[in-house]
Amino acid sequence: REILKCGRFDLKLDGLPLVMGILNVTPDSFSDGGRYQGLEFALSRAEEMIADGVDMIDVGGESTRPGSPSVPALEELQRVMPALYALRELGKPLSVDTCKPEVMREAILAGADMINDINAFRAPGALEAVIDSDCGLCVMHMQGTPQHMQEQPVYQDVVREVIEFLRERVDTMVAAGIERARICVDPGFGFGKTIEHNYALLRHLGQIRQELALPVLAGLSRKSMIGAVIGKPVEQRLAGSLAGALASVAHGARIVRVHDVAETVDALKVWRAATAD
Ligand SMILES: Nc1nc2[nH]c(S[C@@H](C(=O)O)c3ccccc3)nc2c(=O)[nH]1
Repeated sequence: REILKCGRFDLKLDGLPLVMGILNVTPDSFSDGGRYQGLEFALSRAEEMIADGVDMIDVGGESTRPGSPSVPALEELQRVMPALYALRELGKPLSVDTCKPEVMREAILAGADMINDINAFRAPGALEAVIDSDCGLCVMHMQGTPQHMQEQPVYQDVVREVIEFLRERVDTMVAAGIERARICVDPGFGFGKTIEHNYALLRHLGQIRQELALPVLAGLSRKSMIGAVIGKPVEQRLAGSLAGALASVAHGARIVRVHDVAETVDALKVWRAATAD
């Protein structure tokens, strides 16, 4: 498929792989944890990513740090909605990273072009919240919950189990009346996986795309699967993350979710020039 339907935008998937820039609007991602500075920060960061060539911006109001408690819907709304209103005039597709139906509903009304749900729209009311819109939907695999997912991830066959989970979620969504053209899938690197599980999934992204016949979104940027291999802390994972992004694309991912937009855009351009037939 060449197009991912995302609200106001039809994302073309047959060109350069798309770069989704990460924009955290959680207090722990600002220096002072303040909301106002947060909005100013969000706007300037978004404009910087756009100048750097980002294709879409993923706005997240709840830190999914392993072991982190869930944030109340109202709190998440208070973080996300001002950012959405400020960013939606920038003319770039906006994705909202949330599991909560209440946040999905408001985000869509405020013009979100995609809902990025690490919980694969399993919360009660999540499907109903997105069904009557045309926003894009990112369906991600997670084993367990952010609170406990990294305690002891176990699979018989991680690739098989992730594919079957995603297939079941997509089939359920399509059966509920959601258009396939709105859906992309994501193996959920770091969400209930060991380092080995993550690399098995990365090596088999092509199989995931093949069996589900859906675009794959990959989010490895600065994650522990990168850190474990290079032995570097999160602020020194740029080179590793670029290699991860290129590996994802080489294995068939069409969207990469990253922190370092300018560097990833450059890396993808060179990769494309080197592989275009
Ligand atoms: N679709 C999609 N959405 C995502 N949201 C995130 S949060 C992640 C991070 O490191 O950004 C993270 C994980 C754990 C703690 C903090 C932050 N990761 C993905 C992903 O891999 N795919």
